[in-house]
Amino acid sequence: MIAMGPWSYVFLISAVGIFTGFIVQRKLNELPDLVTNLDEEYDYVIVGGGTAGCVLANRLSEQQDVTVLLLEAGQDDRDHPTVPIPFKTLESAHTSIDWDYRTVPQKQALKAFKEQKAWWHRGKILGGSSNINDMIYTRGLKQDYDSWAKNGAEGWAYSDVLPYFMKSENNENADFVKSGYHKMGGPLKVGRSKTHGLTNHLVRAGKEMGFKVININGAESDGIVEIQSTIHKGKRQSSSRSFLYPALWRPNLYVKTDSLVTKILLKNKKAVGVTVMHNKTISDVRARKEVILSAGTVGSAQLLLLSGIGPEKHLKSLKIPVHADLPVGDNLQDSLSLDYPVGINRPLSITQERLESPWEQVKYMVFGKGMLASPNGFEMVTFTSSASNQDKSWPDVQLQFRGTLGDVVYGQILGFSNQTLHDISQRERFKDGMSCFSNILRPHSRGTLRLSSANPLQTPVIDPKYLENKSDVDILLAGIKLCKKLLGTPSMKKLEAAYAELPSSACPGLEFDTDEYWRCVIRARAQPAARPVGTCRMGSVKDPLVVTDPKLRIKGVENLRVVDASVIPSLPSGTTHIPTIMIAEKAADLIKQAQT
Ligand SMILES: Cc1cc2nc3c(=O)[nH]c(=O)nc-3n(C[C@H](O)[C@H](O)[C@H](O)COP(=O)(O)OP(=O)(O)OC[C@H]3O[C@@H](n4cnc5c(N)ncnc54)[C@H](O)[C@@H]3O)c2cc1C
Repeated sequence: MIAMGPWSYVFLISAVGIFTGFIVQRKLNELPDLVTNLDEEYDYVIVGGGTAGCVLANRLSEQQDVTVLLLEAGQDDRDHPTVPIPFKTLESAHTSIDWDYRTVPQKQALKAFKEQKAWWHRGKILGGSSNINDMIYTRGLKQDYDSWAKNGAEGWAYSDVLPYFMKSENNENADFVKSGYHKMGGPLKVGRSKTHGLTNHLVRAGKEMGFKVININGAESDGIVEIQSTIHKGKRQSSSRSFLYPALWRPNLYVKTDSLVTKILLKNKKAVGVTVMHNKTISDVRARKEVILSAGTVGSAQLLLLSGIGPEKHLKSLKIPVHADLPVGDNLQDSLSLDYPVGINRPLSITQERLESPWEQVKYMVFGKGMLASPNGFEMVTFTSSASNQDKSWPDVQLQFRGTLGDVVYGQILGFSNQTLHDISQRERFKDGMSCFSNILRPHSRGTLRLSSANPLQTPVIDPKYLENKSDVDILLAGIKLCKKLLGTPSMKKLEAAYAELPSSACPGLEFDTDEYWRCVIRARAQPAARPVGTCRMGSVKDPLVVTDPKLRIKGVENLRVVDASVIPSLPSGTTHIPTIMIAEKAADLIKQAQT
């Protein structure tokens, strides 16, 4: 018999892993083809095959007696090489699967960015932004939803929405399930991610600062959180993978990609279909029951405006006939985040060299584990309150720890100016490190989205008005102070943790590390946290600031709903993927009820 050395085992295991991956990929490829031609009419036409669109496509096509068409502007995601690999999130940046938006120059923020513009990364692919996001599973807090209901979104209080969070979830952690806040058996697999050595040290450091370890998706709201993520066996659980693929066999569900919807067809204040552009060919498709917009915070608002639903004055200025005068595009809100880079002197973080090592590659390919399975490096977050926060059970500050030091390439992707890229290059002194991101949980600043022209191929004018409300600066500053405090804990001192840059060139003449200095850095370097919501705000029909009623129907227009992150009236405390899935789950029931 031939004796096998350790490398032979590694080789054998890798071969089995690669073979299994190949079989799984083949199985995915065996899913039915998507449609190439459109019929004239369907019962429901869903615009946008992203996070919400895939949930809706699944839930509505559960009814065998209706036909459902899902139209997506981007490509099919099933053979994309990097999208399923969690740590490769940023490889989608500025590619064909990224809408690659830019904001207009910001007056009070982004001073260290080229032209003071922010890059908005949004998914243009089946699965939408769920295929390019960081996969952190947070739902938002009880107070968020109770405040939605109090402000006119009747039926959206926490007790109303909790069953929908649980409906979609398949949580692999039995302890969470026992808590009564989580469930097994839903389409969306939710796991725990601990892939790099820093997480344990960070949890210890948090405890030394007096924080408790909590489940932010349960009863508690102030503490440190070892994150849950939408990753299973090392694969991103996008909305397409979780909700759409299992439904693709249904004969009443039709999915068409590379299809940009350019207009909603309206007749006597009633939506009757949409105009679609595919390979430069334009056609109309009719909806017998409803048109549902799930094109996201940018896409849904843009499409309503193009179709004559929006602020009358703006539409008239572009010579677009007005069908409904509504505040579409107002109430835009997004969170900002400031990166506080920390160098350490222990080999614990995610580095390019380690990612490329044969050990990490084999670990990922065979077991679906290791650094490549990390939710873009984010494995621990903290929720807490700034000094001025009145309700300490409703935190306003979030720290997000990323187990890698963002480098110059990362800075280039974000769009920093050359001078700031030079500042970032100082981090190269440290081989290991991390970022402590200070985030605003509920921003006070409000912006707008408007059309730049009546041409659907032109990108809209996005103006988030970042930091125009000074309270947002105070919240970010409170977070930075907590990051600094963390460096002083015994656990971090053991790692020789230190701030990884020199004073910022964007704030010359200010004494380093004073509040004044950090306020300047915040206005220069804080970056979008990728949580834009609110352009088609939901609420009471009597409220002039509202676009959709609590059943997500456009005010004053029949057979037209919006179901995606754009209807969110105020940003929930945390990331927005899971709230968007919840919205789509609840919307599917509302739509089904309307037919009975
Ligand atoms: C980089 C990044 C990181 C993030 N990280 C997290 C995270 O870790 N956790 C979390 O909870 N949330 C995160 N988010 C936020 C979360 O992913 C989004 O809030 C959520 O996916 C939004 O869902 P949606 O359905 O509103 O829009 P999307 O998922 O963006 O879907 C909109 C879809 O509509 C399509 N579309 C647009 N216009 C048209 C048109 N005219 N015709 C046809 N199709 C159209 C788009 O191509 C897209 O597929 C992140 C987002 C980004 C961008």
